[in-house]
Amino acid sequence: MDKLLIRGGRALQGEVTISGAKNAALPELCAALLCPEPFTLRNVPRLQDVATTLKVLRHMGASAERSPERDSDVHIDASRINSTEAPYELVKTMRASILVLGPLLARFGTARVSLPGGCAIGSRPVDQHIKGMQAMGAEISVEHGFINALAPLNAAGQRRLRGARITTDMVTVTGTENLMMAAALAEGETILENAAQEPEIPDLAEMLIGMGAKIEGHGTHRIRIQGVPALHAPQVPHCIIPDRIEAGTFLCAVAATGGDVVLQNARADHLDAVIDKLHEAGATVTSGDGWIRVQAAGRPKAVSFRTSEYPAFPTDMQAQFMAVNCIAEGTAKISETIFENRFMHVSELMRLGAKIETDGHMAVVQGVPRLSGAMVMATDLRASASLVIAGLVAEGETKVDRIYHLDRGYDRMEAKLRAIGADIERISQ
Ligand SMILES: CC(=O)N[C@H]1[C@@H](OP(=O)(O)OP(=O)(O)OC[C@H]2O[C@@H](n3ccc(=O)[nH]c3=O)[C@H](O)[C@@H]2O)O[C@H](CO)[C@@H](O)[C@@H]1O
Ligand SMILES: C=C(OP(=O)(O)O)C(=O)O
Repeated sequence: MDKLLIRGGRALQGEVTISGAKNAALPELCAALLCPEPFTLRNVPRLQDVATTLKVLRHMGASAERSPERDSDVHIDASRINSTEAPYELVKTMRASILVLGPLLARFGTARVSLPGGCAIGSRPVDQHIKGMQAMGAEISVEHGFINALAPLNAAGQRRLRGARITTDMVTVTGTENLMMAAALAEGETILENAAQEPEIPDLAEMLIGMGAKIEGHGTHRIRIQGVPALHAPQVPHCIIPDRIEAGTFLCAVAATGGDVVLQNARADHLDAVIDKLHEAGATVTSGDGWIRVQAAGRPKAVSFRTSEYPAFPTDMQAQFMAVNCIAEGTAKISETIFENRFMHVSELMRLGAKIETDGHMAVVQGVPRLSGAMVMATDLRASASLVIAGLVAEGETKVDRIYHLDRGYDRMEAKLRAIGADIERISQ
């Protein structure tokens, strides 16, 4: 099993290109199921979750391949779908596979999708996805670990979802995406109240609009969708937005190690809450059209924060910012409000010498002047990133085990870090 070997203590210097956003790529690849014409998606990151999504699409009879000419383009043809089932073997490795439910049900009137199940960061139910599709007339049963869904028959005897007014119990990102995709091909109007506003949602909406969908209000808490009978390939290929969490991870790495790094293909306007906290920590962050520069020297200052829905501080940056706080001057309080079990990096950071106490959804981090390298184990995607950041600062060698979690969501992270001066390599022992 691969590990990362890091020799810490080097400042980072240079330029990194940020990849397309994982959390936009996954719904946008699933949206291909809505469309009977072949099309191309641009700026698709090279990471394991994308590979798994391409497998799910192929399992259903679609062709989904990277372009031989341009690696970040994916060509998808979902004109000949021969299965509307997402099997357990594929779904179990990636929760986002629930995103095929809305498109399958909307276009084919039927879907059978394995329940994604719980995962390391919390129980993560999908009841709001199901509730929303039921409101659109779907009959849904959950049996033997599968969601079986059937759209209602219309007057012409076709199985088509019906537009509905849906208010989710909480703000859910993939729930909003699934319902928006389902509503794009439903009969009549759907209004999604309490919709998520994360930048990946307007990006998906823009892609769907390019395919002929009628959507308004994306990026706000109320999204209005007028269903259309069919979607088509966009005239101009959709280009996925830059990954704000990958960008935020590199910003935190520099805030922790010190240095001067420019991120290319990055959007500061998607990272306001994180950049504010980096300023508080003492880093200098400047930005322009498509780039962000971070400069840092000496120990950061401890910064308290609370995770919440966009545009507040993202839960997906909590672990990485905690790593910065581990070596900061002062004490920081961190409150995690989105997932009930997202502090699993704490015990591993403590193996590197961090001083952290947790109580329910709160963590108190007392900064220490130095961390010391050790063997540590990744437990989930962003936990892995926090251990890499801590390893870059720690004295001596850190080995991060179980980096398959990291590979799920980062595009060649160690190569990008090496290019800006980190001493990091992938080893297989
Ligand atoms: C692929 C993707 O985009 N993943 C992101 C998405 O996950 P995901 O879409 O799974 O997260 P949600 O926004 O749905 O979850 C928010 C909260 O609502 C709860 N909930 C959600 C749906 C539901 O039907 N019932 C329910 O109880 C969840 O357990 C969680 O406590 O948003 C999260 C919150 O920003 C991010 O951490 C993930 O990186
Ligand atoms: C939790 C995350 O992803 P997922 O929803 O795919 O598990 C993440 O990207 O940090």
